[in-house]
Amino acid sequence: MNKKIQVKNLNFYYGNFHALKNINLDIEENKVTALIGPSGCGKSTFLRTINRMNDLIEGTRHDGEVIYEGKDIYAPDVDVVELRRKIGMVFQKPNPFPKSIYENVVFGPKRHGIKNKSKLDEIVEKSLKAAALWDEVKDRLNSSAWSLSGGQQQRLCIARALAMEPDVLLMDEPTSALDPIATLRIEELIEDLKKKYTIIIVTHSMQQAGRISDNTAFFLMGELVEYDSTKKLFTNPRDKRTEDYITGRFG
Ligand SMILES: Nc1ncnc2c1ncn2[C@@H]1O[C@H](COP(=O)(O)OP(=O)(O)OP(=O)(O)O)[C@@H](O)[C@H]1O
Repeated sequence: MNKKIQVKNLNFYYGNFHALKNINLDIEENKVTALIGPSGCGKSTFLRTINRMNDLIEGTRHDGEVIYEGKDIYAPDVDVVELRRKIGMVFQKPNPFPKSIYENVVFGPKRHGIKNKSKLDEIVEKSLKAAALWDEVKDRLNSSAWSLSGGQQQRLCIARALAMEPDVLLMDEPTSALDPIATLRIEELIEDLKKKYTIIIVTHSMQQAGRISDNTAFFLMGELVEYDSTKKLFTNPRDKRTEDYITGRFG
């Protein structure tokens, strides 16, 4: 296994609430890792520890390590802005800025100091192509992002993340607000993106985890109950609680 990220003895607290309990897990490079489990089990919290998005929530703390590029991402000298550039994030609800399609994609690169128009044009084309949206929007790049459908907006948000040339993509239920056709397009896109990126996705849908992921982690009440190849976890789980969950006995 080519390890992209190693999580070691990770605990996470919201105030006194112990939300993640001694998590140990390695994320495989160029694979899709799905995080599943019933509501409130800590999937999103775990996802957010991987690019320190939880830092933005007051009263939280962690112990343990998240090793990325040979180093704990919580080490004091880590540049969090650069970390979040490399470990990008796509959220549950498509959240484009109230700007044009073009400006949405170049927002991050511009903030990182890229000003050259032809370079920005190139980033827009490349990112929209990679997000499988280019053909649909190439003639209206200056239209408002809000004029796009929900599924297109979500692909735009993926393009916006790709424009930063990330290494890892964190996706928090990226299709939960979309219809089945838009969902399918995003799933096909994820399949394609893993050639270049390492993807970690929170999903409520076990069918989706089964379709698109290589590895699956099952969380329950802040614990990582089982982590294995998706195939193994869904066909021959080791833990009774995993079996109960995937067979629909709870959650
Ligand atoms: N900002 C917060 N402050 C305090 N507690 C929080 C906060 N965010 C999450 N929690 C608590 O941490 C636990 C895990 O929440 P989290 O959102 O990570 O679960 P989840 O598995 O992603 O749930 P869902 O599937 O419903 O999105 C829950 O008990 C939740 O109430």
